[in-house]
Amino acid sequence: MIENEHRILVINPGSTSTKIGVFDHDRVIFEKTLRHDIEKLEQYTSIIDQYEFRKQAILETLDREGINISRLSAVCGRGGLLRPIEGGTYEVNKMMLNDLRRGFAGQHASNLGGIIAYEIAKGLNIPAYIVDPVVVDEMAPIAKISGLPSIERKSIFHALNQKAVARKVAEKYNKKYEELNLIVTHMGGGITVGVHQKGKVVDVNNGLHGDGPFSPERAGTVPAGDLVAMCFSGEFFREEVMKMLVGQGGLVGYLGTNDAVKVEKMIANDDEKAEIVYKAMAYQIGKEIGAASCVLKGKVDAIVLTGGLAYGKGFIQDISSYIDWIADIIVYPGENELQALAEGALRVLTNEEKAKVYPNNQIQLKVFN
Ligand SMILES: Nc1ncnc2c1ncn2[C@@H]1O[C@H](COP(=O)(O)OP(=O)(O)OP(=O)(O)O)[C@@H](O)[C@H]1O
Ligand SMILES: CCCC(=O)O
Repeated sequence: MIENEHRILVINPGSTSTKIGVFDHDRVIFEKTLRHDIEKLEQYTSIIDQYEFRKQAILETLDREGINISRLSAVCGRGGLLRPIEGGTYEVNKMMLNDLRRGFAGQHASNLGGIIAYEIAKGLNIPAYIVDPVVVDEMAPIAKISGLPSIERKSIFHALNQKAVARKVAEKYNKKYEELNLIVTHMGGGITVGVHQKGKVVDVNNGLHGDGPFSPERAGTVPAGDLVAMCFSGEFFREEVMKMLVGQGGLVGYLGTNDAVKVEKMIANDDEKAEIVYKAMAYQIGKEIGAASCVLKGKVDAIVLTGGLAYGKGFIQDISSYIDWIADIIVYPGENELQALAEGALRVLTNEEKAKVYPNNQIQLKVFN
Protein backbone atom coordinates (compact mmCIF):
# COMPACT_ATOMS: atom_id res chain seq x y z
CA MET A 1 0.00 0.00 0.00
CA ILE A 2 1.44 3.36 -1.08
CA GLU A 3 1.77 6.06 1.60
CA ASN A 4 -1.24 8.44 1.79
CA GLU A 5 -3.45 5.91 0.03
CA HIS A 6 -6.78 4.98 1.54
CA ARG A 7 -7.78 1.37 2.14
CA ILE A 8 -11.55 0.91 1.84
CA LEU A 9 -13.73 -2.09 2.63
CA VAL A 10 -16.87 -2.23 0.46
CA ILE A 11 -19.94 -4.38 1.10
CA ASN A 12 -22.77 -5.17 -1.33
CA PRO A 13 -25.41 -7.49 0.13
CA GLY A 14 -27.69 -9.25 -2.37
CA SER A 15 -30.62 -11.56 -1.77
CA THR A 16 -28.49 -14.74 -1.59
CA SER A 17 -24.94 -13.46 -1.41
CA THR A 18 -22.77 -10.70 0.04
CA LYS A 19 -20.11 -9.31 -2.29
CA ILE A 20 -17.14 -7.71 -0.56
CA GLY A 21 -14.03 -5.94 -1.80
CA VAL A 22 -10.97 -4.28 -0.34
CA PHE A 23 -9.51 -1.38 -2.32
CA ASP A 24 -6.26 0.52 -1.99
CA HIS A 25 -7.48 3.83 -3.34
CA ASP A 26 -9.35 2.76 -6.52
CA ARG A 27 -7.42 -0.53 -7.02
CA VAL A 28 -9.05 -3.73 -5.86
CA ILE A 29 -6.70 -5.90 -3.77
CA PHE A 30 -9.30 -8.46 -2.70
CA GLU A 31 -12.77 -9.33 -3.91
CA LYS A 32 -15.08 -12.19 -2.99
CA THR A 33 -18.70 -13.23 -3.29
CA LEU A 34 -19.83 -14.92 -0.08
CA ARG A 35 -22.67 -17.21 -1.09
CA HIS A 36 -25.18 -17.84 1.68
CA ASP A 37 -27.03 -21.08 2.05
CA ILE A 38 -30.74 -20.44 1.27
CA GLU A 39 -31.74 -22.73 4.15
CA LYS A 40 -29.59 -20.69 6.52
CA LEU A 41 -31.14 -17.41 5.32
CA GLU A 42 -34.64 -18.85 5.66
CA GLN A 43 -34.04 -19.30 9.39
CA TYR A 44 -34.35 -15.51 9.73
CA THR A 45 -37.80 -13.92 9.80
CA SER A 46 -36.70 -10.77 8.01
CA ILE A 47 -33.71 -9.57 6.03
CA ILE A 48 -32.63 -7.31 8.86
CA ASP A 49 -32.31 -10.30 11.22
CA GLN A 50 -29.49 -11.59 8.96
CA TYR A 51 -27.27 -8.70 10.05
CA GLU A 52 -25.08 -10.49 12.63
CA PHE A 53 -24.68 -13.63 10.51
CA ARG A 54 -23.57 -11.67 7.42
CA LYS A 55 -21.26 -9.38 9.41
CA GLN A 56 -19.51 -12.38 10.96
CA ALA A 57 -19.16 -14.03 7.53
CA ILE A 58 -17.40 -10.87 6.25
CA LEU A 59 -15.08 -10.52 9.25
CA GLU A 60 -14.14 -14.22 9.20
CA THR A 61 -13.36 -14.04 5.47
CA LEU A 62 -11.13 -10.98 5.90
CA ASP A 63 -9.37 -12.65 8.81
CA ARG A 64 -8.79 -15.86 6.81
CA GLU A 65 -7.37 -13.80 3.93
CA GLY A 66 -4.96 -12.05 6.30
CA ILE A 67 -6.48 -8.61 5.70
CA ASN A 68 -5.79 -6.41 8.67
CA ILE A 69 -8.91 -4.28 9.09
CA SER A 70 -7.19 -1.89 11.48
CA ARG A 71 -5.54 -0.33 8.39
CA LEU A 72 -8.88 0.63 6.86
CA SER A 73 -9.71 4.32 6.27
CA ALA A 74 -13.43 3.75 5.72
CA VAL A 75 -16.14 1.14 5.18
CA CYS A 76 -18.73 1.65 2.47
CA GLY A 77 -21.96 -0.32 2.03
CA ARG A 78 -24.63 -0.40 -0.65
CA GLY A 79 -27.51 1.74 0.56
CA GLY A 80 -31.04 0.44 0.78
CA LEU A 81 -34.68 1.46 0.79
CA LEU A 82 -34.29 4.80 2.59
CA ARG A 83 -36.17 8.07 2.23
CA PRO A 84 -35.85 9.50 -1.28
CA ILE A 85 -32.51 11.34 -1.54
CA GLU A 86 -30.36 12.84 -4.27
CA GLY A 87 -27.42 10.83 -5.60
CA GLY A 88 -24.00 10.91 -3.97
CA THR A 89 -21.98 9.59 -1.00
CA TYR A 90 -23.63 9.82 2.42
CA GLU A 91 -22.08 9.24 5.83
CA VAL A 92 -24.12 6.69 7.77
CA ASN A 93 -25.82 8.49 10.67
CA LYS A 94 -28.34 7.61 13.39
CA MET A 95 -31.39 8.50 11.34
CA MET A 96 -30.19 6.44 8.40
CA LEU A 97 -29.53 3.47 10.68
CA ASN A 98 -33.05 3.72 12.12
CA ASP A 99 -34.59 3.88 8.66
CA LEU A 100 -32.53 0.94 7.41
CA ARG A 101 -33.34 -1.14 10.49
CA ARG A 102 -37.07 -0.59 10.33
CA GLY A 103 -37.19 -0.75 6.52
CA PHE A 104 -38.60 2.76 6.03
CA ALA A 105 -39.61 2.04 2.44
CA GLY A 106 -39.58 -1.76 2.63
CA GLN A 107 -37.20 -4.68 3.02
CA HIS A 108 -34.31 -5.06 0.58
CA ALA A 109 -31.01 -6.92 1.03
CA SER A 110 -29.13 -3.67 0.42
CA ASN A 111 -30.61 -2.29 3.68
CA LEU A 112 -27.93 -4.41 5.39
CA GLY A 113 -25.09 -2.61 3.55
CA GLY A 114 -25.20 0.62 5.56
CA ILE A 115 -25.80 -1.19 8.85
CA ILE A 116 -22.91 -3.63 8.51
CA ALA A 117 -20.60 -0.85 7.24
CA TYR A 118 -21.50 1.27 10.29
CA GLU A 119 -20.96 -1.53 12.81
CA ILE A 120 -17.55 -2.48 11.40
CA ALA A 121 -16.45 1.17 11.08
CA LYS A 122 -17.64 2.03 14.61
CA GLY A 123 -15.24 -0.50 16.15
CA LEU A 124 -12.35 1.03 14.19
CA ASN A 125 -13.33 4.67 14.76
CA ILE A 126 -13.46 5.39 11.02
CA PRO A 127 -16.34 6.69 8.86
CA ALA A 128 -18.99 4.52 7.22
CA TYR A 129 -20.62 5.58 3.96
CA ILE A 130 -23.25 4.52 1.49
CA VAL A 131 -23.21 5.56 -2.19
CA ASP A 132 -26.11 6.07 -4.61
CA PRO A 133 -28.69 3.85 -2.87
CA VAL A 134 -31.66 2.37 -4.78
CA VAL A 135 -33.84 5.28 -3.59
CA VAL A 136 -31.83 8.03 -5.31
CA ASP A 137 -34.55 10.46 -6.29
CA GLU A 138 -33.71 13.24 -8.72
CA MET A 139 -36.99 12.92 -10.60
CA ALA A 140 -38.45 16.01 -12.22
CA PRO A 141 -41.77 17.03 -10.60
CA ILE A 142 -43.58 16.35 -13.89
CA ALA A 143 -42.35 12.74 -13.86
CA LYS A 144 -43.82 12.15 -10.39
CA ILE A 145 -47.41 12.58 -11.57
CA SER A 146 -48.96 9.15 -12.09
CA GLY A 147 -52.48 10.05 -13.18
CA LEU A 148 -53.99 9.12 -9.82
CA PRO A 149 -53.61 11.80 -7.10
CA SER A 150 -53.20 9.21 -4.34
CA ILE A 151 -50.34 7.44 -6.13
CA GLU A 152 -47.05 9.21 -6.83
CA ARG A 153 -44.45 7.70 -9.16
CA LYS A 154 -41.36 6.63 -7.18
CA SER A 155 -37.70 6.52 -8.09
CA ILE A 156 -36.33 3.08 -7.15
CA PHE A 157 -33.61 1.86 -9.47
CA HIS A 158 -30.07 0.55 -9.92
CA ALA A 159 -28.68 4.00 -9.11
CA LEU A 160 -25.21 2.79 -8.10
CA ASN A 161 -24.42 0.95 -11.33
CA GLN A 162 -26.31 3.40 -13.56
CA LYS A 163 -24.40 6.41 -12.19
CA ALA A 164 -21.07 4.53 -12.27
CA VAL A 165 -21.41 3.55 -15.96
CA ALA A 166 -22.69 7.03 -16.81
CA ARG A 167 -19.49 8.48 -15.32
CA LYS A 168 -17.44 5.97 -17.36
CA VAL A 169 -19.18 7.11 -20.54
CA ALA A 170 -18.47 10.73 -19.65
CA GLU A 171 -14.76 9.88 -19.25
CA LYS A 172 -14.83 8.15 -22.63
CA TYR A 173 -16.27 11.31 -24.21
CA ASN A 174 -13.83 13.54 -22.27
CA LYS A 175 -16.76 15.33 -20.70
CA LYS A 176 -18.22 15.72 -17.25
CA TYR A 177 -21.21 13.56 -16.33
CA GLU A 178 -23.06 16.85 -15.74
CA GLU A 179 -22.56 17.84 -19.39
CA LEU A 180 -24.24 14.82 -20.98
CA ASN A 181 -27.75 13.53 -21.69
CA LEU A 182 -27.71 9.74 -21.39
CA ILE A 183 -30.27 6.94 -21.27
CA VAL A 184 -28.83 4.23 -19.03
CA THR A 185 -30.55 0.84 -18.99
CA HIS A 186 -29.58 -1.64 -16.27
CA MET A 187 -30.75 -5.15 -17.19
CA GLY A 188 -30.33 -7.67 -14.38
CA GLY A 189 -32.88 -9.55 -12.27
CA GLY A 190 -34.76 -6.23 -12.41
CA ILE A 191 -34.62 -3.76 -15.30
CA THR A 192 -34.48 0.03 -14.96
CA VAL A 193 -34.22 2.68 -17.68
CA GLY A 194 -32.86 5.98 -16.32
CA VAL A 195 -33.02 9.34 -18.06
CA HIS A 196 -29.74 11.04 -17.02
CA GLN A 197 -30.12 14.71 -17.90
CA LYS A 198 -26.94 16.67 -17.15
CA GLY A 199 -26.03 14.49 -14.17
CA LYS A 200 -29.53 14.03 -12.70
CA VAL A 201 -31.83 11.06 -13.20
CA VAL A 202 -34.94 13.05 -14.00
CA ASP A 203 -37.11 10.04 -14.83
CA VAL A 204 -36.81 6.29 -14.31
CA ASN A 205 -39.15 3.32 -13.91
CA ASN A 206 -39.56 1.90 -10.41
CA GLY A 207 -37.72 -1.38 -10.96
CA LEU A 208 -38.85 -2.94 -7.72
CA HIS A 209 -42.59 -2.46 -7.59
CA GLY A 210 -44.20 -3.14 -10.95
CA ASP A 211 -43.27 -0.42 -13.42
CA GLY A 212 -41.52 -0.45 -16.79
CA PRO A 213 -40.38 -3.43 -18.89
CA PHE A 214 -40.77 -6.94 -17.52
CA SER A 215 -37.48 -8.52 -16.44
CA PRO A 216 -36.09 -12.01 -15.70
CA GLU A 217 -38.16 -12.17 -12.48
CA ARG A 218 -40.41 -9.09 -12.34
CA ALA A 219 -43.66 -8.34 -14.12
CA GLY A 220 -43.05 -4.64 -14.85
CA THR A 221 -46.15 -2.61 -15.78
CA VAL A 222 -49.25 -4.80 -16.19
CA PRO A 223 -52.76 -3.70 -17.23
CA ALA A 224 -54.13 -2.04 -14.06
CA GLY A 225 -57.78 -3.08 -14.44
CA ASP A 226 -56.90 -6.75 -14.84
CA LEU A 227 -54.55 -6.53 -11.87
CA VAL A 228 -57.30 -5.03 -9.70
CA ALA A 229 -59.70 -7.78 -10.78
CA MET A 230 -57.11 -10.40 -9.86
CA CYS A 231 -56.47 -8.80 -6.44
CA PHE A 232 -60.18 -8.86 -5.59
CA SER A 233 -60.94 -12.28 -7.05
CA GLY A 234 -60.62 -13.81 -3.57
CA GLU A 235 -58.09 -16.28 -4.96
CA PHE A 236 -54.91 -14.64 -3.69
CA PHE A 237 -53.40 -13.11 -0.55
CA ARG A 238 -51.63 -9.75 -0.90
CA GLU A 239 -48.20 -11.43 -0.44
CA GLU A 240 -48.97 -13.88 -3.23
CA VAL A 241 -49.80 -11.09 -5.67
CA MET A 242 -46.68 -9.14 -4.68
CA LYS A 243 -44.59 -12.27 -5.23
CA MET A 244 -46.15 -12.75 -8.66
CA LEU A 245 -45.12 -9.22 -9.60
CA VAL A 246 -41.65 -9.33 -8.04
CA GLY A 247 -39.92 -12.71 -8.06
CA GLN A 248 -42.32 -14.83 -10.05
CA GLY A 249 -43.13 -12.49 -12.93
CA GLY A 250 -41.29 -11.92 -16.20
CA LEU A 251 -39.22 -14.82 -17.55
CA VAL A 252 -39.88 -16.83 -14.36
CA GLY A 253 -43.65 -16.51 -14.86
CA TYR A 254 -43.66 -17.43 -18.54
CA LEU A 255 -40.74 -19.85 -18.76
CA GLY A 256 -39.98 -21.01 -15.20
CA THR A 257 -36.44 -19.59 -15.07
CA ASN A 258 -34.79 -16.24 -14.40
CA ASP A 259 -31.67 -17.37 -16.25
CA ALA A 260 -31.43 -15.75 -19.68
CA VAL A 261 -28.63 -18.15 -20.65
CA LYS A 262 -31.07 -21.05 -20.19
CA VAL A 263 -33.70 -19.18 -22.20
CA GLU A 264 -31.21 -18.73 -25.04
CA LYS A 265 -30.61 -22.51 -24.98
CA MET A 266 -34.38 -23.11 -25.10
CA ILE A 267 -34.59 -20.86 -28.16
CA ALA A 268 -31.67 -22.67 -29.81
CA ASN A 269 -33.74 -25.85 -29.31
CA ASP A 270 -36.65 -24.28 -31.26
CA ASP A 271 -38.80 -23.43 -28.23
CA GLU A 272 -41.21 -20.92 -29.85
CA LYS A 273 -42.70 -19.72 -26.56
CA ALA A 274 -39.24 -18.96 -25.18
CA GLU A 275 -38.43 -17.05 -28.38
CA ILE A 276 -41.48 -14.76 -28.30
CA VAL A 277 -41.17 -14.07 -24.56
CA TYR A 278 -37.46 -13.22 -24.84
CA LYS A 279 -38.15 -11.03 -27.86
CA ALA A 280 -41.00 -9.35 -25.95
CA MET A 281 -38.58 -8.43 -23.14
CA ALA A 282 -36.26 -6.78 -25.70
CA TYR A 283 -39.29 -5.06 -27.29
CA GLN A 284 -40.47 -3.63 -23.95
CA ILE A 285 -36.96 -2.38 -23.14
CA GLY A 286 -36.73 -0.74 -26.58
CA LYS A 287 -40.14 0.89 -26.05
CA GLU A 288 -39.09 2.25 -22.63
CA ILE A 289 -35.86 3.65 -24.10
CA GLY A 290 -37.93 5.30 -26.85
CA ALA A 291 -40.09 6.96 -24.18
CA ALA A 292 -36.93 8.07 -22.36
CA SER A 293 -35.64 9.71 -25.55
CA CYS A 294 -38.85 11.80 -25.63
CA VAL A 295 -38.14 13.02 -22.09
CA LEU A 296 -34.85 14.38 -23.48
CA LYS A 297 -36.71 15.76 -26.53
CA GLY A 298 -34.41 13.73 -28.76
CA LYS A 299 -31.21 15.35 -27.43
CA VAL A 300 -29.52 12.10 -26.44
CA ASP A 301 -25.72 11.84 -26.38
CA ALA A 302 -25.71 8.05 -25.91
CA ILE A 303 -27.75 5.05 -24.83
CA VAL A 304 -25.98 2.72 -22.42
CA LEU A 305 -26.94 -0.94 -21.96
CA THR A 306 -25.54 -2.64 -18.85
CA GLY A 307 -26.23 -5.48 -16.33
CA GLY A 308 -26.01 -9.26 -16.78
CA LEU A 309 -28.46 -9.43 -19.70
CA ALA A 310 -26.13 -7.18 -21.71
CA TYR A 311 -23.85 -10.23 -22.18
CA GLY A 312 -26.49 -11.68 -24.54
CA LYS A 313 -25.35 -10.59 -28.02
CA GLY A 314 -28.60 -11.55 -29.79
CA PHE A 315 -30.61 -9.82 -27.06
CA ILE A 316 -28.59 -6.60 -27.48
CA GLN A 317 -29.13 -6.80 -31.26
CA ASP A 318 -32.87 -7.16 -30.75
CA ILE A 319 -33.03 -4.10 -28.47
CA SER A 320 -30.76 -2.13 -30.81
CA SER A 321 -33.08 -2.79 -33.76
CA TYR A 322 -35.71 -0.62 -32.01
CA ILE A 323 -33.46 2.20 -30.82
CA ASP A 324 -30.36 2.55 -33.00
CA TRP A 325 -31.90 5.58 -34.76
CA ILE A 326 -31.91 7.56 -31.49
CA ALA A 327 -28.19 7.78 -30.57
CA ASP A 328 -24.98 5.77 -30.22
CA ILE A 329 -25.39 2.60 -28.18
CA ILE A 330 -22.66 1.72 -25.66
CA VAL A 331 -22.70 -1.73 -24.06
CA TYR A 332 -21.15 -2.40 -20.63
CA PRO A 333 -22.09 -5.99 -19.75
CA GLY A 334 -22.37 -6.92 -16.05
CA GLU A 335 -22.00 -4.47 -13.20
CA ASN A 336 -19.14 -3.12 -11.16
CA GLU A 337 -20.88 -2.02 -8.01
CA LEU A 338 -17.95 -2.76 -5.67
CA GLN A 339 -15.69 -0.45 -7.66
CA ALA A 340 -18.47 2.17 -7.72
CA LEU A 341 -18.76 1.99 -3.91
CA ALA A 342 -15.00 2.35 -3.46
CA GLU A 343 -14.86 5.31 -5.85
CA GLY A 344 -17.78 6.99 -4.08
CA ALA A 345 -16.04 6.70 -0.69
CA LEU A 346 -12.74 7.82 -2.22
CA ARG A 347 -14.25 11.00 -3.67
CA VAL A 348 -15.07 11.98 -0.08
CA LEU A 349 -11.84 10.74 1.52
CA THR A 350 -9.78 12.75 -0.99
CA ASN A 351 -12.01 15.84 -0.52
CA GLU A 352 -13.12 15.80 -4.15
CA GLU A 353 -16.68 15.82 -2.74
CA LYS A 354 -18.21 16.44 0.66
CA ALA A 355 -20.17 13.60 2.23
CA LYS A 356 -23.89 14.38 2.10
CA VAL A 357 -25.97 14.35 5.26
CA TYR A 358 -29.01 12.07 5.40
CA PRO A 359 -31.84 12.84 4.94
CA ASN A 360 -31.74 15.38 2.16
CA ASN A 361 -34.29 18.02 3.10
CA GLN A 362 -34.87 19.29 -0.42
CA ILE A 363 -36.84 16.19 -1.25
CA GLN A 364 -40.41 15.63 -0.20
CA LEU A 365 -40.47 12.78 2.32
CA LYS A 366 -43.96 11.54 1.57
CA VAL A 367 -43.77 7.82 0.78
CA PHE A 368 -46.68 5.74 -0.46
CA ASN A 369 -46.15 2.07 0.37
N1 LIG B 1 -23.60 -14.52 -20.95
C1 LIG B 1 -24.87 -14.19 -20.72
N2 LIG B 1 -25.75 -14.13 -21.74
C2 LIG B 1 -27.04 -13.78 -21.52
N3 LIG B 1 -27.54 -13.48 -20.29
C3 LIG B 1 -26.71 -13.53 -19.24
C4 LIG B 1 -25.33 -13.88 -19.39
N4 LIG B 1 -24.75 -13.83 -18.16
C5 LIG B 1 -25.73 -13.49 -17.28
N5 LIG B 1 -26.89 -13.31 -17.94
C6 LIG B 1 -28.21 -13.02 -17.35
O1 LIG B 1 -28.23 -11.82 -16.62
C7 LIG B 1 -29.26 -11.92 -15.62
C8 LIG B 1 -28.70 -11.53 -14.27
O2 LIG B 1 -28.10 -10.26 -14.33
P1 LIG B 1 -27.37 -9.64 -13.04
O3 LIG B 1 -26.33 -10.59 -12.55
O4 LIG B 1 -26.97 -8.25 -13.42
O5 LIG B 1 -28.60 -9.58 -12.05
P2 LIG B 1 -28.64 -9.48 -10.46
O6 LIG B 1 -27.37 -8.84 -9.97
O7 LIG B 1 -29.04 -10.79 -9.91
O8 LIG B 1 -29.88 -8.50 -10.29
P3 LIG B 1 -29.90 -6.91 -10.36
O9 LIG B 1 -28.88 -6.55 -11.42
O10 LIG B 1 -31.31 -6.57 -10.76
O11 LIG B 1 -29.51 -6.40 -9.02
C9 LIG B 1 -29.72 -13.37 -15.60
O12 LIG B 1 -30.92 -13.53 -16.32
C10 LIG B 1 -28.56 -14.06 -16.30
O13 LIG B 1 -28.96 -15.28 -16.90
C1 LIG C 1 -34.54 -1.76 -8.70
C2 LIG C 1 -33.72 -1.73 -7.47
C3 LIG C 1 -32.66 -2.78 -7.38
C4 LIG C 1 -33.20 -4.16 -7.51
O1 LIG C 1 -33.31 -4.69 -8.63
O2 LIG C 1 -33.51 -4.80 -6.50
